[in-house]
This record gives sequence, C-alpha cells and structure tokens, in this order.
Amino acid sequence: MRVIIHGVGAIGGVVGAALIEAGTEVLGIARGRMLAALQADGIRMISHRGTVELPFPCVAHPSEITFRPDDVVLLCVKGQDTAAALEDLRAAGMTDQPLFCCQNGVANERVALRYFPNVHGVTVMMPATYLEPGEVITHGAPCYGLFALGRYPGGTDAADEALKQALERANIAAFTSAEVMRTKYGKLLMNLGNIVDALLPLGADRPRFTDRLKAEATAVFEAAGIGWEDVGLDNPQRKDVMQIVEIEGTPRPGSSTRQSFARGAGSVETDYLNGEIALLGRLHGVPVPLNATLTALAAERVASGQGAGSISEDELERLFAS
Ligand SMILES: NC(=O)C1=CN([C@@H]2O[C@H](COP(=O)(O)OP(=O)(O)OC[C@H]3O[C@@H](n4cnc5c(N)ncnc54)[C@H](OP(=O)(O)O)[C@@H]3O)[C@@H](O)[C@H]2O)C=CC1
Ligand SMILES: CC(C)(CO)C(=O)C(=O)O
Repeated sequence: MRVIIHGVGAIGGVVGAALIEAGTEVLGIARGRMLAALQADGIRMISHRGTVELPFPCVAHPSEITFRPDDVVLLCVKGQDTAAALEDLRAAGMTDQPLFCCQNGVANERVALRYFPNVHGVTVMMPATYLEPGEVITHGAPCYGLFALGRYPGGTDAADEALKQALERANIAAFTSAEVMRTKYGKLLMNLGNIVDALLPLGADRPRFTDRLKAEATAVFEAAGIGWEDVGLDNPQRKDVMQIVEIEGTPRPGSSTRQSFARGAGSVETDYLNGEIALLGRLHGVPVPLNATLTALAAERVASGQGAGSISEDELERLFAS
C-alpha cells in the first residue's frame, strides 16, 4: 500500500510523518513554503515522544503522480479546498482507489462521491499544529491521535481495515465504524467552537459561547433526523488512548482555525463547520442565528485581515444578543 497525502499541513504532516517513521510508503502533495521545506529538508515532527526528522517525498501537484492500484489517498485539505483537490486528482488519473476524507465537517464525503466511487469518512481526533514550514506537532498522547474510519455513506471494507492497521503501526489509534458519519457529526459539534477559539483572546471564557452554538446544532440534528455520537473526552474509546498533553517548550496554539488565522492562510473552514449548521437550520426550518452570525463573522475577519484574538468576550456577547 502506498499512502498519498493530499494536503501536507497539520494533519497530513503528522499522519505522513508517523506512517513514514513506521515504514509505510508515503507520497505527499503540498504547496507553497511547506512544499519547499519538505523537498529541501524533509519533515520535523514534534510529539510527547520527542522530535524526529524524516525525509518526506512530495510533489507539487497530482499531475506529477502515476497512480497505482495499491494507492490509498488521504484528503487532508480544509473543506474550502476539497473541490479543487478532487478535480486535480481526477484529472491526474485517479479512479477507484480508496479516498479517505481525513477532515472535519460532514460535507467533504458527499462532494467526493461525485468524483470517485470509493469514498471513506475519517473522524480525526488529533490535536495537530502547523505554523512553521517543514514542522508539525501533535499534542496527542499516548497515541498521536485517534481515528474512526468507515465507508461513505456506510459500512466498512478491506481498505478501512488496511489503513487502520497502518495507522496503528504508526502510533495512531484507529477503529472502523459502519456508521462513521455519526462520529463525524459528533465531532462537528466540537468544531463549532473553532472560530470562537480563533477570534477570542487566549484565556477568554470559550464554553460561554460554544455551549450555545452546540445547543443550536443539536436542535437542528434532531429536526433533521441526524444521529450523532459524542467523540469528546467522555467517549470511552478515547479514554486512555489519546489525551491532549503538554509538551515542554511547545505550547499548543489552539484550534486548526486559529492556526489558519495565525499563518495568514487567507481562508478559514468556518463555512463547512458553523456554516453546515446554518445550512441545515435553513433546510429544516430551525433558527440558527448564532452559528449563522459566526459564519458571517469569520468571512468578514478573513476579508479585513483581522485575525486571532481580534474580538473581546463583550463584543461577541453583543453580537450573539443582536
Ligand atoms: N489541526 C488539527 O488539530 C485538526 C484538524 N482537523 C481537520 O483536518 C483537516 C486538515 O486540517 P489541517 O491539517 O489543520 O489544515 P492545514 O491548513 O494545516 O493543512 C492543509 C494543507 O493542505 C494544503 N493544501 C490545500 N489545498 C492544496 C492543494 N490543492 N494542493 C496542495 N496542498 C494543498 C494547505 O496549503 P495552504 O497552507 O497553502 O493553504 C495546507 O498546507 C481539516 O478539515 C481540519 O478541520 C481535524 C482534527 C484536528
Ligand atoms: C483538535 C480539535 C478538536 C480542536 O482543536 C480540532 O478538531 C481542530 O482544531 O480542528
């Protein structure tokens, strides 16, 4: 099995480095300063086990790849980059190789099914960081992360089992799930807080806002008949397997959305997180003013160049009340 990682950032970088360290053949698709760093010096992965530096074979575009029958493709780009990535993979000759959406949100798998027949969802529990080109960090321990894998829209197959085994050899705990989207909807509830985490200053009271975002979302799920499973700290599959730990000298900078602002990435994933709740609320006639407000606020903050920590608790409370 060769694992092609489309989008070598925080998740793609940690997963790729861990697989390479464990002896799996990996090929990354990266861009910009990350691509240049990987091609020049390979990847540096920092974890609770220490720092490893590894060669990370990479190309700039899928068109540079001759796809093989034993390839599996891990899509590790943010939701706003999914459609372009899928188009590039198809144009490059990918056909029925398994495609695993290692992404937050619940929209990627459905889009992928337009392009490819063999689509899998992955619920990614991994506190990963990418701020500096060539360097990725995971604060997950004892395993670097915990992944649930399953075929989309349902079931499991040999590809799930093969990837699960490769991940486990790489210190990433994994389990297969015939209803993987249930855990992805549960994870989405957690990720409604990404934009709150990003925009509030460090140390602010986040649950004051995130609890209300989740309440809107669970009401929408109920109205829409969407089942979900809690994948947070109380999940028994997570306990003892993957907790977020301190790494001396390497503070965790916050959610993946906060990292996008910190890197000046020019886009954030909020349309596919809080925006998914806005969409579902509008489809099912459930009021979702708070998630809709934050979806719009994220776009406004990206456009105006304001970023991490740019709104106070009082300002956010006023927006929630308006
Ligand atoms: N970070 C975390 O802790 C977690 C993240 N997730 C989810 O995992 C997914 C990936 O997130 P994360 O790793 O944080 O994101 P990152 O932004 O760190 O990594 C994505 C990488 O893909 C690159 N990329 C995007 N489009 C292309 C393309 N067409 N060709 C080549 N490279 C491309 C991006 O480049 P560029 O920087 O130039 O945009 C970036 O380097 C998201 O859905 C996120 O929500 C899930 C759990 C935890
Ligand atoms: C790790 C977690 C849950 C929150 O930081 C996440 O999924 C993200 O950052 O996108």
